[in-house]
Amino acid sequence: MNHLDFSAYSALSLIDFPESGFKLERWQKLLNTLAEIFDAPNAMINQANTKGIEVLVSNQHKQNPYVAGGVVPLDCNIYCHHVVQKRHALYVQDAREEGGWDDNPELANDNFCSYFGLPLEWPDGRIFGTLCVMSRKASDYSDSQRELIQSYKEVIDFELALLEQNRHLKSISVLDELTGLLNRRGVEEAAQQLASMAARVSQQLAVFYIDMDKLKPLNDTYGHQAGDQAIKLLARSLRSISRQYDLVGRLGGDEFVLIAMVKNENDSSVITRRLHQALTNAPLSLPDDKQQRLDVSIGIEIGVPADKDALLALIADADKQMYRAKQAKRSAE
Ligand SMILES: Nc1nc2c(ncn2[C@@H]2O[C@H](COP(=O)(O)OP(=O)(O)OP(=O)(O)O)[C@@H](O)[C@H]2O)c(=O)[nH]1
Repeated sequence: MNHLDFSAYSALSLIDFPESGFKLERWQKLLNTLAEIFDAPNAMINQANTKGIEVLVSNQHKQNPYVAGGVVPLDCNIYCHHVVQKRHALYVQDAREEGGWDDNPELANDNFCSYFGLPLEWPDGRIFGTLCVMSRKASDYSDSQRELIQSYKEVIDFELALLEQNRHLKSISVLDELTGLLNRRGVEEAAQQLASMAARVSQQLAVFYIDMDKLKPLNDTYGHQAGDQAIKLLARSLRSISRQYDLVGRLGGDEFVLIAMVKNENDSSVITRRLHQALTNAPLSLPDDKQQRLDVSIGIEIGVPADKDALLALIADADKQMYRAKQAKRSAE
C-alpha cells in the first residue's frame, strides 16, 4: 500500500483534548449496539491524527483486543488505513480469500478476516477517521446492515460538525462571561447551523424568549451581586432543561433565548412546564437567608426557518410575544 501522509490530517487526538467538552463515552453505547447487531467482536471509532490511526472508542466485548488509546503506526497495512486513504467505504468479506492482507496484524495476529468500515469526516470534508466493525468469521452483510452503519456514520459526522462549531464559537468570543452561555453574537453565529440542522431532520424549531421578572427591585433591595446570582440561576435552570442539540443563550441583561427542535406545540408546552418546575425546585438564596422563586415571562414562536435570517426573525417575533406576556402580567397585578 502507499503510505499515508498524515500531515493532511494533522488533527490533534480527541482523547488528548477532553477539555473540548466532547464526551467520547456517548459513542461507547453506539459501538456496543453496532457490534451486537453485526454479531462482531469489534466495533471502533478511530481517528487519523498526528500519532497514526488511534482507537478513540472501542466496543466492550471480551474478545475485542483493541482498546481506546491504541495507535497503529503509519506503515501498517490495517484495513482502516485504506478507508482513510481512499476516503470511501471498504468491505472485506474474507481477507483470507482476498489476498493482499497477509501483513495486516489484524488478520495475522488477531484473526480478523472480515472488515466493514466507513470514513468519518469533518464538516469541511477533511477526513477525521473511521467507523468500522471487524469479525473473525467471513461475513455477508445485508443491505440494511450496511445502511445502518451508514446512518451511524451520519450521526457521528453530525457530532463532529457540532464539535467544530463549538470550537469556532469559543474562538471568536461568543460566550457570555457571567453565565457561560452563548451571548447575542454567539446565538447569531449558531443560528445558521441550527436552522439547517432542523431542515435536515425535518423538525420545527421552537424559540423561547425568556425575560426575568423584577430583576430591578431585586438589584435595588439586595444589591447587584444578588441580581447576578439570579441571572446565573436562570442560566443554570435553562441549561438543566435543555437537550443536547438545543441552543441556550443570554441575549443581554435579563433576557435569554432557548431554541429547541420540537415535533409539535405540545413539546413546547412540556419545555415551558419544565422551566417553571426547575425554577420552583431551585429558588434563589438571598443575603438575608430568605429564598425567592424566580419568575419569568416567556414568548414562544414555532416555525421552520429556512436560514439564519428567518431564525433571527423568529427570535424577534418571540420577543414580541414575550413583551405581550409581560404586559398582560403587569396589568393583572
Ligand atoms: N445584577 C445585574 N443586573 C442586571 C444585569 N443586566 C441587566 N441588569 C438589570 O436588570 C434590569 C432589567 O430591566 P427590566 O427588565 O426593565 O427590569 P425588571 O425589574 O426585570 O422588569 P420586568 O421585566 O418588567 O419585571 C435593569 O435594572 C438592569 O440594570 C446584570 O448582569 N446583573
